[in-house]
Amino acid sequence: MTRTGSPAGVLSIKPFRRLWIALSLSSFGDWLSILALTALAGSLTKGSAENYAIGGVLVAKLLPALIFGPLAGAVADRFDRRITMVVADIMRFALFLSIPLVGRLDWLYIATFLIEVVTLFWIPAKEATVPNLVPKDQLERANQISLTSTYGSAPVAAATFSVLALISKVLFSQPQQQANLALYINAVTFLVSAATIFSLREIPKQRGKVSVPSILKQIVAGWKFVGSTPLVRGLTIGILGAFAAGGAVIGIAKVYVKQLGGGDAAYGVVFGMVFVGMAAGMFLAPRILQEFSRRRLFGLGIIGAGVALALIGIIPNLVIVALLTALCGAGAGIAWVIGYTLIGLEVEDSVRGRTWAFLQSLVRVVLLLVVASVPFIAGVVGNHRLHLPGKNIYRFDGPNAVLLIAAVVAVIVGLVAYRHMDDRRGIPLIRDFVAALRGEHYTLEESTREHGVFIALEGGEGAGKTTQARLLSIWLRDQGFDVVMTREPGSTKMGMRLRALLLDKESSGLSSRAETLLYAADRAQHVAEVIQPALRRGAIVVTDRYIDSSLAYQGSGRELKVGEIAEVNRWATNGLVPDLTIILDVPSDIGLTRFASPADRIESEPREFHERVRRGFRALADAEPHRYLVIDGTQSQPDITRKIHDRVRAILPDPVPPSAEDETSTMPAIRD
Ligand SMILES: Nc1ncnc2c1ncn2[C@@H]1O[C@H](COP(=O)(O)OP(=O)(O)O)[C@@H](O)[C@H]1O
Ligand SMILES: Cc1cn([C@H]2C[C@H](O)[C@@H](COP(=O)(O)OP(=O)(O)O)O2)c(=O)[nH]c1=O
Repeated sequence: MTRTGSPAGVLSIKPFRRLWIALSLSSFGDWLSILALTALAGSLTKGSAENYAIGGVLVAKLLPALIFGPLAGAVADRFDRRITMVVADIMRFALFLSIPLVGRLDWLYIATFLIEVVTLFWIPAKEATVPNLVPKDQLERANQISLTSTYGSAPVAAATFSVLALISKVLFSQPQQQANLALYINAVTFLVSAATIFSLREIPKQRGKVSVPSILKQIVAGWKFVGSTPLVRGLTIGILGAFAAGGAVIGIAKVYVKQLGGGDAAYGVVFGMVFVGMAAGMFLAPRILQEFSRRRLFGLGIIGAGVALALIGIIPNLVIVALLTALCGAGAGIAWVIGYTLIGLEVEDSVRGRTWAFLQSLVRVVLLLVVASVPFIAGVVGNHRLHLPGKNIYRFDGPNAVLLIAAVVAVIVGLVAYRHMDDRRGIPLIRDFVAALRGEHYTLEESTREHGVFIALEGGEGAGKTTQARLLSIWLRDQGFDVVMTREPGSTKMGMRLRALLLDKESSGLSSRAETLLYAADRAQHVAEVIQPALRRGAIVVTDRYIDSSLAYQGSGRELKVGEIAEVNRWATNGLVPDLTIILDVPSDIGLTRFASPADRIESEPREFHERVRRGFRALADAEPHRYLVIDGTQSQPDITRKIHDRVRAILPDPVPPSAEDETSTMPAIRD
């Protein structure tokens, strides 16, 4: 789906980087505060009241979402998001500071409650802002990074808390003061976050308050919206189900680990495996399954997590359980990152804040209900012993039942989400999946593609593409291959007319989008009439320019969104992607001076345009190195040719078909 940059590449977008710093600080503060507040609440009470005191903190944290969740989203959509975030951070700073200063349990609850209220306004404002700072095709990467810092900061906060506890143990004698130190530090993280966001002037101002309906109406519209769009409905069901299952696991994990004979350390490992799995799922799956439908993957991730959960509940072995936990986390991580991304991509800017707030409040309700009911369910089920043959005893207790119920919920919810969201109906899942694992985009057409090889030459003006395409074709023909050499635009009858339109300097008023579509139209005809038939009969197709030219020229050059152009072209070409793309990389001032003929419409664009195009090509190659060969085009022509031969040789099929071998029943003739 995306083709640009490594995850860290998104961080080169300065406004996003700043927002990410603010987000990481806030998440770190959030986790630290859970530990510090529960510890402080515990130390402010005595004996068995302690459990209730800790429970009280959790309730104070969850409750605001029930009351203010939707309201917060409407505010994020309506007011200046930057100001909302800055004000929220300053308030959180003041509130956190007040907790240790006041030092009373009742104020701790009130302040915690207020902090959560404020956080509710902060989160949707931030979620709705990210898609405004990051180009669409990099949104998935941006979300991977945001999620990693949201959850990755948990272990960091836990470690920090332990260190702080140690330090303050030396400095202070009272346990209260130990938690206080964490709270002071926590307060400061929010102040820094406020300053960072304040400097972020790139966050667009909201469109004023002129014709905006009342907040209540906006909320109602937001809820209606969620119910009426199959995509968001699928996402909502999926996310809620995943959280219900996750909540059940959180509620029961400690007891279950104990039942399996593990102590606190084992519990720590199992807990850690969830994060390891989540991180792996979030980063690896979108990379490995680059060509796979994100909407399908969302449901599959949840189903996968459910299956892992069922196995966890059945197999009474700590090591296996720990490994399965990572698997379960991976499924959840996949679903999470895709859910985030899809909402960012497909939900309109004007209602995104509300969609988030809606989800966020529902998630909390679900968590609250599940965490509360889990001990109850476990108690009702009780303990059972199954006598297996050979004196073996299988234990089936409350925790097993809870895990199995959670697994069933996850699988059902995953199936429902899959059915609601499937964007490739009619395409068999297994084949689609296997093709994606191989890095191919499966289409029904493509399954009839024979053993042909598809090679594209790309690069800026005068890079030497035509020269090298010709030499490559001659070399391949000499080895006995059926070679079709072609180029874009203008390799079909229809295409020649489009080419004339596109390159004629008279077409000066052509809009960038129209230009993109004309190139795509030429390409569609090219694939249908020339490339696809040649590949089907097993030929090697060498094309001088293909999709990447549109991504670089119309995307990077004309500054349209590369991801959108990729979508248009995927459709136009029925998903046909070259086996190898060779990019001849030449500085634009060298390439442009290699010409004898007068410049055409695109060649006469300014130098900066051609430099953007050059960078665009290189970014495409960086994103999928296995499909690209980038060559410095300023080298001598024979040097370039040699490098191309070396790489192409590796992907060539056997030039003599197996049937020929049968006929002669000898070794295949070696032709060179
Ligand atoms: N490696 C090279 N070094 C110098 N000149 C080259 C090289 N390759 C090609 N040329 C010359 O540059 C000009 C443009 O080459 P061409 O293959 O038509 O580029 P493109 O198709 O990329 O526009 C031609 O005159 C060609 O002879
Ligand atoms: C295929 C394609 C070409 N172009 C531009 C690049 C070139 O300037 C022009 C194609 O002209 P052409 O003469 O074929 O260029 P070259 O000799 O450099 O290969 O069209 C796009 O902008 N988008 C596209 O998708």
